[in-house]
Amino acid sequence: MAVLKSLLRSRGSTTCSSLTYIRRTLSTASETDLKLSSSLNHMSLPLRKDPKGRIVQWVFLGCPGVGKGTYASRLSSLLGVPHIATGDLVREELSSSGPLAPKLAEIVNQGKLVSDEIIINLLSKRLEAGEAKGESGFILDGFPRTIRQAEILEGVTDIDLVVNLKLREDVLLAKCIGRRICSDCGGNYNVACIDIKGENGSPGMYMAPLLPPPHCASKLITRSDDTEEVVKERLRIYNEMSQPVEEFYRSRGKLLEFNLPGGIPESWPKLLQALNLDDHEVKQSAAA
Ligand SMILES: Nc1ncnc2c1ncn2[C@@H]1O[C@H](COP(=O)(O)OP(=O)(O)O)[C@@H](O)[C@H]1O
Repeated sequence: MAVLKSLLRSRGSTTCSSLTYIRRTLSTASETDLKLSSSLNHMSLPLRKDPKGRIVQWVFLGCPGVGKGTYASRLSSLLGVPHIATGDLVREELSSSGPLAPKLAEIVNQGKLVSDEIIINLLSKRLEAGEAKGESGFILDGFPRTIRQAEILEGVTDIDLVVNLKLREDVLLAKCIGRRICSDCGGNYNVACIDIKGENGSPGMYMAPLLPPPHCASKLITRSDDTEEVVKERLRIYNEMSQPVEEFYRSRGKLLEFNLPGGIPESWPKLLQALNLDDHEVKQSAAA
């Protein structure tokens, strides 16, 4: 009953009735899932709407290296909502040298997924900290990655929109291997230059490298899971565990598919167009 009460509290300001919610939650959740759902009860953060009146509780899906972090973070600045990347939460926990760190390092460096329990715990703590700071809305990146995570999330809040970013697999691999981080400022860069010629009617693709400014150039590091072998394993696991999540949201009419046409200069305006957002209009609404 305590779990149910906390689930009911966790609904907060979302839209469907409590009865529908209880029925839906009970029909999809096991006892463990109920416990996990109740640990996510901070999903009832205050609502944040975009200029089209849509609630910004969005999810970014896509393979490793597709650019979820880049585009989710740009949108989060534009819309004034937090960008919450579970991969970042895992890396923070790893570098904290807390009790979970050795276990997490082993899992991440093999390209495997961390358990749903650990991920939901980390996400729950992040949402709680956000709530304390008065955050509203969110763009989730890297969560949910399994059907179970998607069902638990669906049980605690209404996700308004799921953006599924897509790129061909050879480009994903090159982009992961070319990824660099500045060990000083944390800036993200990419040394890969993607230049694919169009052939047999299929369009070519150009993505310029994203090079660091001179003061970061000597401080670049590579993520330990961005080696060719581990990236291939992450792609395999994505296809097995996370691709079904695309179908989960497709069948609920929430999925927006977006094939990246190239690098940021080409893709960003087209993504805004696909989201029916206009840079200027968003800035005006944020200033109002
Ligand atoms: N939702 C999740 N469920 C399970 N493991 C996760 C999740 N999010 C992140 N991780 C772990 O953190 C690692 C890094 O995640 P992320 O930065 O999102 O990588 P990627 O570039 O593969 O999308 C993953 O390989 C996985 O081990």
